[in-house]
Amino acid sequence: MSGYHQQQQYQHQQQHQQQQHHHQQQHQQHQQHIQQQHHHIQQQQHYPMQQQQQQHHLQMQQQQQQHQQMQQQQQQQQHSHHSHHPIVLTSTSRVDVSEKYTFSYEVGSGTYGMVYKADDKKRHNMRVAIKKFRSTKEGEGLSLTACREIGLLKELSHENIIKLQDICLNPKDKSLNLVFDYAEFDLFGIIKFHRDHPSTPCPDHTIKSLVWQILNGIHYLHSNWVIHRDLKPSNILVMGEGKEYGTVKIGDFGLARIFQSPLRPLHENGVVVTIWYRSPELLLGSKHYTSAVDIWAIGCIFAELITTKPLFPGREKDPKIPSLFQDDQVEKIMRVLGKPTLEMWPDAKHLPEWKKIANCEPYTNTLAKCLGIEESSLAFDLLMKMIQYDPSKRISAQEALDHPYFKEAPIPSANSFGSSVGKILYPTRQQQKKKKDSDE
Ligand SMILES: Nc1ncnc2c1ncn2[C@@H]1O[C@H](COP(=O)(O)OP(=O)(O)OP(=O)(O)O)[C@@H](O)[C@H]1O
Repeated sequence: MSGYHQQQQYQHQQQHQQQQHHHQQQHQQHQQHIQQQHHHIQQQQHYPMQQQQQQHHLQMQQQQQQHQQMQQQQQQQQHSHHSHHPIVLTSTSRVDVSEKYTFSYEVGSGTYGMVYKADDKKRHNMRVAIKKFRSTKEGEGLSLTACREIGLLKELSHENIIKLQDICLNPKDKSLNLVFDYAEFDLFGIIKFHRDHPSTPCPDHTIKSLVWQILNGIHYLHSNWVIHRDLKPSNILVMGEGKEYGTVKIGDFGLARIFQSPLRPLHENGVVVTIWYRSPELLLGSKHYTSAVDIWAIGCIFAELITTKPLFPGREKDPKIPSLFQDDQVEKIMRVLGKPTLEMWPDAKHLPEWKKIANCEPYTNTLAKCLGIEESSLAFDLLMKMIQYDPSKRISAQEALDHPYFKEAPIPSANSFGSSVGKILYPTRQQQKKKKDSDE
């Protein structure tokens, strides 16, 4: 790449960072507001807290106890009138979604429901993605906490987070509809494209820009007390033609916590939930989610971008017997990273399933061979820090953003796809759908 291009990219990056800094300042107050609200909800649910947050927690404890009492009183009041007074969300509209949006076609389906492409009738037919959650059985509505949290997700705003535009409770079919900005691509499709076209590897600049932006979005979520919990390639969206072309938007944040606990069966309604990005502490039975689980998943995605193949493609146990301990998944991890020891991960001895791996054969570390990159490279160094066994030693999103990998050329930029010269044309969702339909 020419020095001119590097300089241009660097300037772009600097501008991007300055804008971000400004953006961060602007949002400081807003973030504090969200943090406080999340703090209250997390308190109620015994949410795990990080060490540095504990001090702040103590200071706020008194204030929160009062607030909790108030909330409990409010909840008791609401519960006692539950059958007569439905919960009213201020940020929610109770209209038939098809009155506000013109549905186009089904983009895909996930654990919780279907995603449709649609046009917003009011906003000049702007393209949106509507996530429709299966209507719940009579009397099995969303909990008050879930409703509050969905409302809070609407307040989160960052350039690398998909914007939740609208929440519609459809009285007709009793469905919950979340309306998001529409993103033309996702990492599942991008990685698949490169796997299917081995002669066109994913450019280094694209990999670096994608990983940098994922970390940037996750850093924002983590600093707002949100842990994603379900990061995987199909949840990493990338914007198509327009102002934000090539920009990463993290999708599905916060929803895993609202709709699914890790202890619930992995399969429901025949939908497969992938375990490939699940961290070792969760696989070994940790009951608590920390921000480190997201970093593990980003490490797995980073490796998959480099090789186009999943790093730890474990086979799930019989889905009819739900289990946190997935032996094949754990074995896949150990075959690449070696067997964990208590020296490298002292707290592992407290994990419920630790004993199950005690008698396993002593696998050795084969990561460099799996990735096919130099062990001395900065990419290798960063990746290794993201997939540390011990979650307390795993790099944080903030630290990862400061890693020298992002400071050496090619410098990451907001448009992950780079300049139009030699631009790879990834298939759009419509093209992918047509191909899928014709293959079937
Ligand atoms: N805002 C969006 N714009 C365009 N496509 C989207 C958007 N959000 C999700 N999608 C796409 O819709 C499809 C289904 O997404 P969804 O999140 O429901 O399921 P998933 O990520 O495949 O699985 P899971 O529900 O288990 O996370 C995926 O291909 C995803 O990339």
